Amino acid sequence: MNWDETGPDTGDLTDERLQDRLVDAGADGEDTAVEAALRPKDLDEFVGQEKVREQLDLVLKAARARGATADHVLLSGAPGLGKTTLSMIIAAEMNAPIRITSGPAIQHAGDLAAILSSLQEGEVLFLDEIHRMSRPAEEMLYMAMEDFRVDVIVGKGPGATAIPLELPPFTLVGATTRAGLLPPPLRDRFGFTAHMEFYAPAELERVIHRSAGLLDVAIDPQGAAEIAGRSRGTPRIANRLLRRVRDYAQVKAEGRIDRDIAAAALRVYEVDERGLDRLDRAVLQALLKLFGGGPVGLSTLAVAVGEERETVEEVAEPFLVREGLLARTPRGRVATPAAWAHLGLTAPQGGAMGQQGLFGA
Ligand SMILES: Nc1ncnc2c1ncn2[C@@H]1O[C@H](COP(=O)(O)OP(=O)(O)OP(=O)(O)O)[C@@H](O)[C@H]1O
Ligand SMILES: [Mg+2]
Repeated sequence: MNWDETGPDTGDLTDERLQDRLVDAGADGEDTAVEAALRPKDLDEFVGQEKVREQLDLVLKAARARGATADHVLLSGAPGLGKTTLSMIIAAEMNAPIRITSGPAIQHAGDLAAILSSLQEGEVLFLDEIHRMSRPAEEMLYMAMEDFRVDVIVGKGPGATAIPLELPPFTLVGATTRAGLLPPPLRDRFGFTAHMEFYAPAELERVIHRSAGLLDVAIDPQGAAEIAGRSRGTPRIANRLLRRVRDYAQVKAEGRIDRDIAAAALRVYEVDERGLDRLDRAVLQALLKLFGGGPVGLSTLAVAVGEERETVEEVAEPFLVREGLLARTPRGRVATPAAWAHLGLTAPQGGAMGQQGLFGA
């Protein structure tokens, strides 16, 4: 018997199921297909991120005025906030072609050398997931970014020689969801770093109105607000929820979206007013109802909801923590007063299991 095949392998199962989560910020197949159509094409169309837009506008305008290639730009931020979109906008604003690749696609320094040496002057090289590049490629990139030069190594061992190769000036746009993982020498070589923040509900409403226009869907302001509030600060999720609500409206309401239709549709998909889905609510419910709000250990909590530890920790908790519904403390997971309120439950009086001690009166 092959133990490898009989071991607990629910991880994969879980992953597959979770990829279908409506409120996951990562791109699924359908997103990839429609995102191209929904992407803003220039800075004016790009909603929100006022500071980033203002700063980037200056960087690009100044480069254009000098007739120079723009400085290298690092875009950091959570999935679905617009990094890929912004890289395309940078190229469009500079009237430059764009080449798109990603850290994991560059295994060897030679792969990078091949890309770099084929760039045209002024071209934008978009390197997605730049934190996942191999070390040798990363080191080659340092020199390319700084001196527009690479050393191509020919041969092996003691006889190997480095042949310097001049590169045309180009703009590297790096994107990462984990800026903290970038080695400082790489981070320092970017002339401009943009941190993308989660979007305010009003900004997401604008994203939704814009997308609805492109998708030719009729939606009123209350309908857009209803969807925006459930979109977890993320345009990709807003666009995805809009498409699901549109389906519902087509079947039930002649295609028109208002507040009631949006709310009814998202009830069907089990996305609540705050953007929590079934898994998120299961975690909170277990924490509140079974453990009186905690503290409770992660493993115990995971067993209680019938999920893997990792699923609870990596899939459900980050958003719950961000929303101030759950706290990770040294003694275990603890529900905040907001969690009780959100599920319509009353927190036990008298500091049950440390509530008062942890959050004050
Ligand atoms: N500021 C914005 N205004 C309007 N639409 C936006 C904005 N930012 C993102 N979007 C939309 O959200 C979707 C996802 O954006 P994008 O692909 O750029 O995210 P990303 O940050 O690259 O995500 P990932 O980390 O998964 O690569 C796109 O369809 C895009 O149209
Ligand atoms: Mg992207």
